[in-house]
Amino acid sequence: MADLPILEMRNITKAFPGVIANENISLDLKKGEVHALLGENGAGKTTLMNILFGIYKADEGEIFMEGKQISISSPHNALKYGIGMVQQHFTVVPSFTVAENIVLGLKGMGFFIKTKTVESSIEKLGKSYDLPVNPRARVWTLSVGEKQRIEILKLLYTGAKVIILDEPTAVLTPQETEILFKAMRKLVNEGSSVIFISHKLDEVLEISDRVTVLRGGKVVGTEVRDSVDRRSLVRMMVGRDVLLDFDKPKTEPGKTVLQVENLTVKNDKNLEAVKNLSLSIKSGEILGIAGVAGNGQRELAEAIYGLRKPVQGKVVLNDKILRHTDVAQRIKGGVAFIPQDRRAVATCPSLSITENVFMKNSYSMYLPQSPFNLNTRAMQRAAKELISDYSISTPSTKTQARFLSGGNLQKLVLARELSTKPCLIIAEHPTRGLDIGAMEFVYKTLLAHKERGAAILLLAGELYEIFRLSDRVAVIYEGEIMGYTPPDPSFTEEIGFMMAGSKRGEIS
Ligand SMILES: Nc1ncnc2c1ncn2[C@@H]1O[C@H](COP(=O)(O)OP(=O)(O)OP(=O)(O)O)[C@@H](O)[C@H]1O
Repeated sequence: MADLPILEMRNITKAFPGVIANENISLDLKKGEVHALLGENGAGKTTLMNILFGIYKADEGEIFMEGKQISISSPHNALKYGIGMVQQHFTVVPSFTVAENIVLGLKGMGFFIKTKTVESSIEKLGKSYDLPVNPRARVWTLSVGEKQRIEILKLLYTGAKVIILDEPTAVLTPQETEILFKAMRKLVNEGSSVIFISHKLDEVLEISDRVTVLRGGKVVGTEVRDSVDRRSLVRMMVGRDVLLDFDKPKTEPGKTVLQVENLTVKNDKNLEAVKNLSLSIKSGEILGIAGVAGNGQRELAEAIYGLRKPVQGKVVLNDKILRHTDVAQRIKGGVAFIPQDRRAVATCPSLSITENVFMKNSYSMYLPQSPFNLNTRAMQRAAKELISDYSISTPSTKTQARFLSGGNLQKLVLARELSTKPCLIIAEHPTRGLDIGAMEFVYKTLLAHKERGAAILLLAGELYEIFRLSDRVAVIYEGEIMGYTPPDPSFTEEIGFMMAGSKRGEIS
């Protein structure tokens, strides 16, 4: 790893109405390094990278590429300098093929693309970086990990030397993460440089050469990998120790709240994603569903919440059979839902924080005199309380949800769903994208709801999260439950076998 910085950002400042997202930030990137960018939700990581990729213009500060000052006016312009970014939300076109997506918008392609030549060079490029793709596949048929691969290959195809990955592993399975890390190692060994944003400290420690920590829009410090550990990074980020190690409250499960009977649900490709599945959860109990992403978890959650019509089966809430696709009935019945897609399913990006918080509520409590007059003041007061309880970093209750950072948007969803007193909580990846302090808060909140008597269905990608929170663990594979285990790490290997399709007898 040579010492010459390939890229330098000097004294970058960027303000949005009511918030200084970046304050006098300096960051340098060496040739052939993975440089991690860490920080709490809203610390300013994405903003800084959006400036580097030409999405935003800094109010102050300079950028140097190999010693020369450059001015980046757009993502297209950034790519010309060899700077590319894979954002948290992919920009691929689902109905196009992989090859079409990769060459889309590239200059010099003209109207007549030499399809065969492009396809074969993409295939070769993929193989050479251990990122195999089928260039002829339509993007909508691909997994999230494969879509991300296309975004990375697109950058490599354009010759990017500085690659920014904004929380790339948040949506990946452990296997896909391994594939990505292998490709990252190959990239840096061949002289590229990677800026890696992640909240997962173990990953940061595994893959990075250096780490820069931001807090409240400022740099706390830049350290080489070997001089830091999990604890020191947490202290730099949060300013205190976060242990994520607390006892589960001991509750005696009460009466059955949710009963799912012989549910079969199809996915968007019209294939059976959930097959004849039955489960039940009692009051005061957390059932954790472990499984590799894409094994029917999403379809199961959506069918229980009424967003997806099952082909067969019953969903029973507190002894009452629910009508399929009747979400209003679930809301009235006290069901909370934290979906995995916080931008497209969980929130309305162009509505304010207040409106997003109250969109599921009965507005009646905020109607003072006439049904046409919402008591917006009372709503804003209540929204303010939630912003403070859930530490949502935002300038105001009137800010549109789309301006929140990824983690803060997730906190907004949690605030809305958990602040009522739901009898059933369906939580899909509730801590995805959250910083470690926020994660601690969510764990404690979910456990408090369990103690209060809520039944909780937890669908999480990380086993440690399932072990910490659940009372029972069910393992799902291809839409079927392979077996149950107690929430104990000593069952990890057995769970691994079940996640790969082996069955086990129910033991709890
Ligand atoms: N376009 C925008 N308009 C207004 N405010 C914005 C905009 N983009 C970001 N912000 C604000 O700037 C601050 C920093 O946000 P940023 O997205 O950079 O944080 P982050 O460190 O990436 O957080 P996370 O880990 O949650 O993704 C936040 O308070 C956010 O609300």
